[in-house]
This record gives sequence, structure tokens and C-alpha cells, in this order.
Amino acid sequence: MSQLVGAIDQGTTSTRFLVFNEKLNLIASHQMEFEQINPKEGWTEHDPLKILETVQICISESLKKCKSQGYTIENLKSIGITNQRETTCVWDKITGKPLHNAIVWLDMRNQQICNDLIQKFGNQDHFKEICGLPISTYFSATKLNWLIQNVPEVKTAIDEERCLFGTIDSWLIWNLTGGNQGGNHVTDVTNASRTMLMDLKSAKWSEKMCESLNIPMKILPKICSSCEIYGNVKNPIFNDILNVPIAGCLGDQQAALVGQLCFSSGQVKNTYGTGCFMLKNTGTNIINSTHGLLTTVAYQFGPDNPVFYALEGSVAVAGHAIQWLRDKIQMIDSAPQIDEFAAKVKDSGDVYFVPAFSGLFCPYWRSDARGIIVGLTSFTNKYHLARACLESTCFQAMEVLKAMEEDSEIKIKELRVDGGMTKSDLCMQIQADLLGINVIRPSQIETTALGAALSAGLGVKVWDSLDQIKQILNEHSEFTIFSSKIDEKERKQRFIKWKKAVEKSFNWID
Ligand SMILES: Nc1ncnc2c1ncn2[C@@H]1O[C@H](COP(=O)(O)OP(=O)(O)O)[C@@H](O)[C@H]1O
Ligand SMILES: O=P(O)(O)OC[C@H](O)CO
Repeated sequence: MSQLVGAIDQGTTSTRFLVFNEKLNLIASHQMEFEQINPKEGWTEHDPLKILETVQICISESLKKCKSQGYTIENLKSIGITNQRETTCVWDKITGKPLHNAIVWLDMRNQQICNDLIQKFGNQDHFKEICGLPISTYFSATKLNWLIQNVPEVKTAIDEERCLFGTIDSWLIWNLTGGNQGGNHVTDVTNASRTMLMDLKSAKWSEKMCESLNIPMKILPKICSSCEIYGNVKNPIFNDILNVPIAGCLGDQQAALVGQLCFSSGQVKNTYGTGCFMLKNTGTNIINSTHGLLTTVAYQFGPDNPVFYALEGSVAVAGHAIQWLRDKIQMIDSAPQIDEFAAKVKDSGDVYFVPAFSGLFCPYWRSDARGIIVGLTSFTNKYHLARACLESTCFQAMEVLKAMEEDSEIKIKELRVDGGMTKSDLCMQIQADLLGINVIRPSQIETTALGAALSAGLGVKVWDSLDQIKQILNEHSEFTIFSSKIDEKERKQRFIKWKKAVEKSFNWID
């Protein structure tokens, strides 16, 4: 009997469910965008119930497509989950209802809490040794602080032992496995490593971090590996997949690392979605960056297997800037139109766009920066702006790659890429030009979902080993390779201009 594995990919802007067969071919998928709620400047929320609804619809629509190809639910052996990381949910375990909208990773309402912590502990990197992360609005713990301090229902639910906290993976697993009828309150080690509350070495919640950040440990989920059975689907809302085991779970950027088969130390991938995230596998070594990178968990394939780590360069705004041009500025009608516009001009006309909408993450960690467009003249048109927008992501990725090279003093020779923005050939060509190395895009750019599916399939022995998976994928994977078409002199000149633009974005917020 054919074996299928499903993956829920719950991203920042959309939810997907994808089904792969045992040859790792994509059999069916369904995707839905959902609302970004912006109650105030700098705030972004998601409705956790809406997220659940999109998951349910995506599963149901994909399974219809599987059925039309002759498959039945018996073919579906397991499900993996991969998700936007850090986004913070709190809910009531008795009613099963969220106590507030989820606070999204991009949200900056916790800035004052972060400022106070930096002042109290002396510097932004005070906890990096324990959790691998700087004090920043990006991570879950200070979002949770904000909820505890500002939403009375959350405080009361904690006092009455009804409050559960989790990132999106936890919220989904709890609901899928029964919700308030006995759902399992768990997370995986990659997601836990994004909260600031986990000790990287022990891969357990850190008492010191929880105490320093004032987080009650009783509301935290149990930390599991990225590949084990977290429970079977029991919630009747998900009746299309009842009793199917959930057997894989990874944060989306770690899932992409897995989906790109970056299992060896030194291998690097870059995913271009709402943000852009470059991860380098560092094996079982915890490396502390001196160039603004984060240390994070890459994966742990089973509770008895070692934890693998990664260095990460996180860029907050990549595809998000394209969506901003589409939704807020209405310069384009759809994301793909950015390519059409950008291709109409040979360069950006010396225009530089620094999309520091949420400050700048890696390598600067400047919360005082805000977005700017510089170099405008009366010659500038929307096509230049479109090109500057694509270039902005590539320049940011270039800075992250340089930080990785400087940290390890090892030159990165090629870059594997994936994610929504990599559909743009022009963007990938600009990236290769700026980096001066080959940019390699697999024909299957849904590597995030693939990574979650691989983990879920390993969890129930659809595949026995990583070697078997590598062999299967290597048999039918195809790649497009983008090589630089500009020389080092031009690359340097453009980078100097970019750096000048970045500096101009600093110090906007007092
Ligand atoms: N053809 C395209 N050219 C450039 N960018 C694109 C294209 N299609 C989609 N995108 C961008 O890709 C992003 C979505 O990628 P995805 O990997 O689905 O992100 P996420 O997981 O963050 O929701 C959007 O921000 C969109 O702007
Ligand atoms: O939704 P994405 O793909 O932009 O990923 C978001 C990241 O997980 C945030 O850390």
C-alpha cells in the first residue's frame, strides 16, 4: 500500500497542507492566506482560531485532491507540523479558547520591556550564553511578559492554573490531539529554542531564564524532540485525519534546513518568505557568534538522539516589503508583479530601500531603525522602486552571509535557497550577483513542508534513515543554478552604497 505523509506549514502570511508520497513527490496541497491584524503601529496579531480554521480547511481540501487520485485516509501514515516561530499564544485549558490574539514575531509592543531588561542586566547579549539569543522584541518571552502585564484575563488564568502558553506548534498540537478534551501540551526543541527560556546545552527550560524574565514555568509546554509521536489526532474538528499520528515538528526555518538536506556541519540554506532566514548547521557544537548571529537548535531526530545546533541570521523584512508595496502602497497588484516591474529597468537608478519596518535584526539588532528609501530623483519611477525592493532582501542576505563567514573565517561557496520569494528568477540573479557565489534553487521550493514531512515520516518509519531519504531525493531532485554576472568592483560599490543607506535608517526612534 502506498504510504503518504502530510505536513502542516503554518507560516506568517499563509497556511498550507502538503501531502508527499514515499518517493517524496508532492501529491496534493492547499494554501490559504489569512488576516494580519494591526491594531496599532508596530503591532501584529493573528487570530489563533482563524489559524485553526485555515489548517482544517487546507487539510480537508488537500485530502479531497488525494482521494481524487485514488488514495484513502489509510494511506496517510503521519503528519508533521512546521510553523512561524516565536509567535506567542496563550489560551485557557478549560474552555479551549485563546486568552488573546497571538502576538506575531514581528510585533514590537514589547520594546519597553526589552529596554528595561537591557538596562537592568547591562547589555543586550546578557543571556546569549544560556539561550543563544539577544534581548529583542523578536522572541516569545517578552511577548509573554507583555500579555501577563497588560491582559488581566491572562494574569487571572495563570493564577487559577488555567493558562497555557505555546508557540503556534503547541497551539496546533494541543488542538489536534483533543484540545480541552485532553490535548497534549508540548513543543519541540527547535521552537523552544526561540523563546529565550530554553537552556541550549540541556535543551530544557531554564529556571534562571524564567526567573530573570518573570515567566511562571507552570504555563510552559513539555519540550520534545523534533521527531517523535506527540499524539494522535483526536479532535472531531479534524475528522478528515482522525487517529493519524503527529510525528514531526520543527520551526519553519529549521524545517527548511532539513528539507534542503543540510545535515552536515557547515552546510547553509537561506529561506525567503515574509522574512529571510539563513541557517548554518554547526553539528552538535554550540557556537557563539561575535557578529550578531543567533545560536539556535537545528533539529533533534528523536528523544534519544543528539541535539544539532545552527547559527542563524534573521532578517525581519523580505517578502513582507513586497506585500507592503502591494497592500499598503498599492504599487503592484500581486507579489509576482514585482518581477515584471523590476525587469523593466536595468538597475534601481541608484535608489536604495531599507525596509527596517520592525527595526533591523541581524547583524545590527537596532530597534531604533525605521524604513527608508534614499536616492530619489525626478528620474525615479515605480520600476526602480520595485528593483530596489528586491535588492533590499538580497543586500540583507549578503550582510548575513558576510557575518557567517567572518564568524567562522570560512568562505561559503554556495547558497541553497527556498521560500516564496525564490520564485523570482530576477531576485535570485540579483542575489548571485551580489554574493559572487552560486545560488542553488531546488525545483521543489516547498522545502519547509518537506522538512516537516521528512521528520514525520521518520517518526513512524515510513523511511528508516536520513541516508535513505537523501538517496530518494537525490534521484529526482532538479536544481536551477544562478551565477554572478557582475564583477567584484561593482559588487563592492553597490554594497558600500547599501551600507550608507542602512546607516541612514538608524536612530529614527528616540
Ligand atoms: N513571484 C514572486 N516574486 C517575488 N516574491 C514573491 C513571489 N511570490 C511570492 N512572493 C513573496 O513570497 C512571500 C511568501 O513566501 P512564503 O514562503 O509563503 O512566506 P511565509 O511562510 O512567510 O508566509 C510573500 O511575502 C511574497 O511577497
Ligand atoms: O513565516 P516565515 O516563513 O516568514 O517565517 C517566520 C519565522 O519563523 C520567524 O522567525
